[in-house]
Amino acid sequence: MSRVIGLTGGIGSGKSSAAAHFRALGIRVTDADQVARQVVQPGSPALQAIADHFGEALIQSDGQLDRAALRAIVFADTAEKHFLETLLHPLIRTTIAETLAQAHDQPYQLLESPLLLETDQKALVDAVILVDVSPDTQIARASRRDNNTKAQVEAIMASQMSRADKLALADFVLDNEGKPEQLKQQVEALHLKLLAS
Ligand SMILES: Nc1ncnc2c1ncn2[C@@H]1O[C@H](COP(=O)(O)OP(=O)(O)OP(=O)(O)O)[C@@H](O)[C@H]1O
Repeated sequence: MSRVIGLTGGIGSGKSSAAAHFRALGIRVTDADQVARQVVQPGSPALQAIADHFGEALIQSDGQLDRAALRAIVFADTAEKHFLETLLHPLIRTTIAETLAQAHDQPYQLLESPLLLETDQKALVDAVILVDVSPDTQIARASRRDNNTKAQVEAIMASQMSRADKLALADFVLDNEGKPEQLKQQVEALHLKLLAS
C-alpha cells in the first residue's frame, strides 16, 4: 500500500482547495466526508440503524438521509452524538482503510478528513498535513461559502480540536491565511518534499 499522508484542518480552512492542488499533481485523494456519505447511502444497514433509532422521519422521500436534521439532533444532545459516532466511526474507518489499501503505484496518497485528529482515523496515516488559518478567517470563509451564521460556524469549530492542539500534532503546515495562489505554491513545494522523503 502506498504511504498515506493525512490532510486536515478545521471548517473552512481550505482542505478541499489544498486537496484539489494535490490531485492536479496526480496524487490520489480519499475524501473521508465522501466515505461518511457513502456508508449511509439508501438501502445501507447504517441508514436503517439510524432510522430505527432516530425515527423514519430522518429519511427523505428520495430515500436519502436528511443530514441537516440529523446534525441538528446530535449537536443539541451529547448522548445522541455518542450513539451516532459509535455506529458510524468504525464503519467509516474500515471503508477508508479498504480504499487506501487499493493504492499501490503512488509515491504517496492523501486522506482528506476534517476529523482526522479527533477520531481513530489518525491511526491510518503515516504523517499529518494541517491546513492552518486563524479562527476569524475560518468564520469569514465558512459563513460566506455555506450561508452559515457566525454562531453556526463557531458551534462547529467548538466541536473540533483547537488550532493549537492541531498545530502540535502536525508534521507539515500549509498556511492558508493568504491568497489562493500562495496555497497552491505551498502545496507544490510540499509535494516535492514528500517525493524526496
Ligand atoms: N486562500 C484563500 N483565500 C480566499 N478564499 C479561500 C482561500 N482558500 C479557500 N478559500 C475559500 O474558503 C472556503 C473554504 O475552503 P475549502 O472548502 O477548501 O475548505 P475546507 O477546509 O475543505 O472546508 P470544510 O471542512 O468546511 O468543507 C471556500 O469557499 C474556498 O473557496
